[in-house]
Amino acid sequence: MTLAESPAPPTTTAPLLDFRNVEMTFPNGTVALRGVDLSVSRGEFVSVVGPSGCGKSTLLRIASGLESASDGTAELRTDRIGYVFQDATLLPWRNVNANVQLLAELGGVPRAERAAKAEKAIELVGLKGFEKHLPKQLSGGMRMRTSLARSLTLDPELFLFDEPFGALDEITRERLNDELLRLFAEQQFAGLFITHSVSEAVYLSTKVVVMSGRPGSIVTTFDVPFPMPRDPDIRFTPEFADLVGRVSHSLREGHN
Ligand SMILES: Nc1ncnc2c1ncn2[C@@H]1O[C@H](COP(=O)(O)OP(=O)(O)OP(=O)(O)O)[C@@H](O)[C@H]1O
Repeated sequence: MTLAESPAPPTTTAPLLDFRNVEMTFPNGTVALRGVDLSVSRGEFVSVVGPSGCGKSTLLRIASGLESASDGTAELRTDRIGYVFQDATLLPWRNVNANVQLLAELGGVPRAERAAKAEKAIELVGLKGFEKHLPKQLSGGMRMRTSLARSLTLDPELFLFDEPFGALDEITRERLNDELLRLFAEQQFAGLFITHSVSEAVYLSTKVVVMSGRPGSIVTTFDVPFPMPRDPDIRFTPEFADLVGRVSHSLREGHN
């Protein structure tokens, strides 16, 4: 399916992720998050930018249910959660197909069903023809596609991304941004995306959240007005540059 044929994302419904006044203090006394209010609904793609160490990964771990907030409420209205890390975390001895099947296999999905899910996911991320390749035979971008496909087999309603494209070169990153936008339009999940790149955040998102330095709290939330499916050339318009500038400015202010 091409970008032009992709259906528009669905209208917003009840949040799948709802943070109210979330606080996180670790046992050693480190206060990572303070007073975080954040919600993500289906059809929303929310990016979080903030200085290093402000608690972005902590926020994502709480969102995934891996960690509990020490105060406030973090409500999750789905158990279909996809999680993609900066490292593709593939098993080196398994080929693409077997890596993509891994989560479904661990979840006890019957063999035929998980094979069908893997085939579809591999096609969705553009890796058809590479099913038999081992991770070491893949480029960094292809490894990340494999990781994305593995999460797609879970049919996630909530998709969490912890800086998945941070280690990739710019061209590969831009290509994967476009593929992620296409997946978002097709799969209609709720997305929460951590990145250090303000332009990536603006390009991918319906909303960009700026966090302050530690303890992380939300400084500003920007609605991104550009329609979906998103035209890659939007990145070269003055409106895009203006929004990137405003987000960057807010990021600097929150850092001071
Ligand atoms: N288990 C833990 N125990 C104590 N402190 C922790 C723990 N996990 C994280 N921290 C601290 O909490 C703060 C937030 O960490 P976190 O990894 O969430 O930040 P981040 O914004 O994702 O950083 P980066 O952008 O560098 O990846 C940091 O100061 C970190 O050292």
